[in-house]
Amino acid sequence: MKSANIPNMPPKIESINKKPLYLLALILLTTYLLVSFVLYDKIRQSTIENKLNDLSHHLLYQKALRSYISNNVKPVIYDYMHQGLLSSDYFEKRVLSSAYISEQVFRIYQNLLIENQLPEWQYRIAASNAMNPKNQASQTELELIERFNQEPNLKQIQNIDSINGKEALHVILPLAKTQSSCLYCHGDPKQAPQDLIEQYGSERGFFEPVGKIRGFISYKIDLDNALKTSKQAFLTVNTIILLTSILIFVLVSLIYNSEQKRKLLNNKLQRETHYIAHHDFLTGLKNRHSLNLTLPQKLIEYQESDNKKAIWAIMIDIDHFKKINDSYGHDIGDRALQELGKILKRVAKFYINADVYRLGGEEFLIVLEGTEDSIKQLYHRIQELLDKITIDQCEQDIKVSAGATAYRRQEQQYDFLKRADNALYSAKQQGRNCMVID
Ligand SMILES: Nc1nc2c(ncn2[C@@H]2O[C@H](COP(=O)(O)OP(=O)(O)OP(=O)(O)O)[C@@H](O)[C@H]2O)c(=O)[nH]1
Repeated sequence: MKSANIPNMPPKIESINKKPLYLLALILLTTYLLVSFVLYDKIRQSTIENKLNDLSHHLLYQKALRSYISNNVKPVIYDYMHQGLLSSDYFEKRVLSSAYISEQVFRIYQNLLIENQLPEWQYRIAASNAMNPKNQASQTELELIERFNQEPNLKQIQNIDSINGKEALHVILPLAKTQSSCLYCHGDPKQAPQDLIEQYGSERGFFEPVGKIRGFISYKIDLDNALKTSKQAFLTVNTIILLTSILIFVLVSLIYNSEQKRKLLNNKLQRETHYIAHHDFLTGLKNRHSLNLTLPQKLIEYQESDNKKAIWAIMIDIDHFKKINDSYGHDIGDRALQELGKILKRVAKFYINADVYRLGGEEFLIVLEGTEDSIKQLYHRIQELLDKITIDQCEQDIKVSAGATAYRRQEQQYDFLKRADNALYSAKQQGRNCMVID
């Protein structure tokens, strides 16, 4: 059994719980970072796709041009050769070499880009057995050509590289497989046009196997400038998202903090109201309402326990208190009540499960566990302490009468307290400043 706790006291809210705000900040920050990351990636991807589109268009123009040469220029030249208007050894790279034509078209295109102040592209053609030594593939390029041969479905390789230290998209496209018609110039040098041999010699570019990929062309396309524009768009959108997130956080924090402050104040008021309802304002002791709430439970617990010690009710009342009021005023009377309250609390604290109440006026009650001897000691201790106190402007000694009784199992609370009250009445009858034990 414990000293009585008043029920339904709202738990104290110590301070504003900031955890939901930290959580919100974390969610907003994570969302912001995630959105930024996804947005940047999308913008970058779309820039790369735009550049790939530009390249597709360029390649289509190239293809159209080569197609025109194959279908319109070459037949005329072969016809001239057939008619004997041109030698059968005639070879002019400007009209007959696809590699040369592609490169020249690209050079013109590159010059146009520069003239128009557009970002520069770079072009390279590489072959495993190049006729022109500057087009001979390096070791790394040879490995790429081998890879295109090994993986027939690989239509292009792309990666991020650089042009003059600036970020560039690097796209590598395999040449078409060597066909038998290509062997006119790339087969046996003895059967190749004499002009071709004179221009390139008979060492390189011959005996090409049909069906193999001989090389690739690669383009480096400026990304840096295109990304600069995209990055600016990204930064604008990103700043808007960041500012919106901060605004949301500030607004939610303001609403949340004011709501929490309202809760804190409400909790304080509830606790104060609860305290006032259950305590005596003057002495701070528990009041009669509190007694009625807690004593029944205490008595039930006592009856259910096998506690050997008795529960005692000790009614205490100041003797001739009216005189103090009448002689020295109510303020002095109040001081006397407060001093007695302090003494009762101080003394009761040495007893098991002791509770001190002010029931009204100058009537006090102590409920505690103990023996008859301990109750007598308690009363004497109260008398001793009262003898020691002095209250300014009060010449009357503060004396108290007391009536004590032990709880009888199965007894009603009313009867228990009534007997204590009767004992107090007897003490008053016996001349006061004494305790009667029932
Ligand atoms: N100062 C003050 N006086 C109070 C308070 N409550 C009750 N009283 C006074 O307490 C006095 C009680 O007087 P009585 O019931 O006649 O008791 P008494 O004068 O102590 O006489 P006995 O109990 O027979 O010794 C009255 O004068 C009440 O006005 C209070 O809160 N403060």
